[in-house]
Amino acid sequence: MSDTKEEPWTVLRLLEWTTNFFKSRGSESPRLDAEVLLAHARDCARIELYTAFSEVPTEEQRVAFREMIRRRGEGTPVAQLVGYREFYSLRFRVDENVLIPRPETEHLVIEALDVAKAMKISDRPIRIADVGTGSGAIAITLAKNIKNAEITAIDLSEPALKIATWNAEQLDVTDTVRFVHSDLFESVGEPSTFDIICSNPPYVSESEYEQLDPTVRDHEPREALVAGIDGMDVIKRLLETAPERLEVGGRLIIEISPMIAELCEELVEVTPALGDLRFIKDLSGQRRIISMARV
Ligand SMILES: C[S@@+](CC[C@H](N)C(=O)[O-])C[C@H]1O[C@@H](n2cnc3c(N)ncnc32)[C@H](O)[C@@H]1O
Repeated sequence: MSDTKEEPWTVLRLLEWTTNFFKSRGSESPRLDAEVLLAHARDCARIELYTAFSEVPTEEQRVAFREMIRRRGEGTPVAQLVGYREFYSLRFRVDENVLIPRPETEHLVIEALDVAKAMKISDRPIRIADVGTGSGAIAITLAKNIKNAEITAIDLSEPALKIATWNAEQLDVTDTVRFVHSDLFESVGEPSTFDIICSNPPYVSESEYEQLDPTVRDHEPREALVAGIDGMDVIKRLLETAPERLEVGGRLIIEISPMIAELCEELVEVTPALGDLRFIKDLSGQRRIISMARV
């Protein structure tokens, strides 16, 4: 990206050059990556780039942009470079201590919102647990969208809980969400039972982990992704422990990998306290969420 007298480095030219560079580095979304990073360097909304194609960013903006291009080229995720990711139209701070919230997880949020709406609890708050809260994406989004919720957000990782707490403060839900450092429900005293338990647990197998894109494997926390030889370690424990923490008629909603959908179905079938299993598919038609009732 060197200067020539004839052709200035306009917004459009920077975007085109960077898109080609990211394409050559194997990015799945080279143009989007380039736009998000350039908007961040110019401190503007991405949409504003479209009316600024002929503008020439300042030297300071170009230096910042160049540094981000270098790091993205080495595999750092865009969300970590800009420090946030949008999830359900809310902005969540992220760093290397938390999983970057994924669009698939919005299906879990939609199911939890539907379930909460159908519960019609009016004499007390709806009690919800988010097990493995990471950045707080699920817990905070539910807090923003349910009027009378009381949410317990749990994680084993203290650095993740720090980020989640920061996000809850920024998004103004500290009255609704409390954070607990715990291995699943082990250190969660009160409330003893919940109406809804949600979780996007680690569900990648050891062998799948080795095959993951380095952008994920080398930059997001291993403990947020991997769950033993078959990816089932945390889900198995969750299916064992969650029923006793659920109100009868309450629901357990878990994000899964399509690869383990059958294993999950078999486990739920042999768990007498759980029934009415529903699968929710993602946009590519894959079984992505399991939702079941405490019977
Ligand atoms: C896949 S990430 C999900 C993060 C966030 N809920 C989201 O959807 O973006 C899984 C999270 O579970 C946490 N975790 C893993 N094992 C756990 C356990 N036994 N108890 C509590 N949290 C756990 C990890 O630290 C990580 O933050």
